[in-house]
Amino acid sequence: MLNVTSLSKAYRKKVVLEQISFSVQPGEIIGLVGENGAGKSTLLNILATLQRPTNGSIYLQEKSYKDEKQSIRKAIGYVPQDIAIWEEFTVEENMIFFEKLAWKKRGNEALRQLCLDMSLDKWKEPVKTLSGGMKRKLNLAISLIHDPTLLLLDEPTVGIDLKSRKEIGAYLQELASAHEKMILYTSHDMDEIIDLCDRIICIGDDPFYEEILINSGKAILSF
Ligand SMILES: Nc1ncnc2c1ncn2[C@@H]1O[C@H](COP(=O)(O)OP(=O)(O)OP(=O)(O)O)[C@@H](O)[C@H]1O
Repeated sequence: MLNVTSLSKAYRKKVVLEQISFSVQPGEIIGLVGENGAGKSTLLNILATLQRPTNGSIYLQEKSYKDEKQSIRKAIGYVPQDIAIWEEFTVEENMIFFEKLAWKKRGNEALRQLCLDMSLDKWKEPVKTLSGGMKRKLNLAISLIHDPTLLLLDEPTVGIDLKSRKEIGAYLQELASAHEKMILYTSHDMDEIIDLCDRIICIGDDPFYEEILINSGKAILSF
């Protein structure tokens, strides 16, 4: 379980997140929505241990972010908005490179299967020859190598075609429900969020989002 309590973040005097509290159960996919600059990436960066909150506490499976950062990092998979892969390497070489850095070891077949699960079949192709959407699929596959418990996905499907998006969504739902993963997911595509997520967190108290989501039948938390 992930527990976030009274989390706040300010950049100098600019308050971005204020008194955010929520929890995520194993098996849940949580959507994070809000206008540009609302603080979604900031929240994911904090949950990924890349930034510190100004106030508040976070626990992952009863481990405190403050005291057990190294061990918590092993349980986190993070896909940032910016693609972070080696352009000169092939897909295979990227997967092998990141597997060597990972906490958990996987054989070549398992690495290849992860790419296929993301609808990416360009195993021997150099990354620089792939489309933007294909690079995002590779980024997603890399984030799953170490079998993380908490998956933080910051607009992971931007530029990915609709068919692949549906396939990836189905894969993430299976990952959450069958393997008890916790997934936090940001997207500006409300249909995707409503389709994929069990609950939705709106950041930035803009009523626009609540109005769109009100008929979705999903539980909504607003901050
Ligand atoms: N390192 C930083 N230093 C100062 N201000 C920052 C920093 N990072 C983010 N901000 C500010 O914090 C606010 C929240 O940014 P953030 O990237 O978290 O928003 P977001 O909801 O992810 O936006 P988007 O939908 O555009 O991705 C913005 O006003 C941004 O300018």
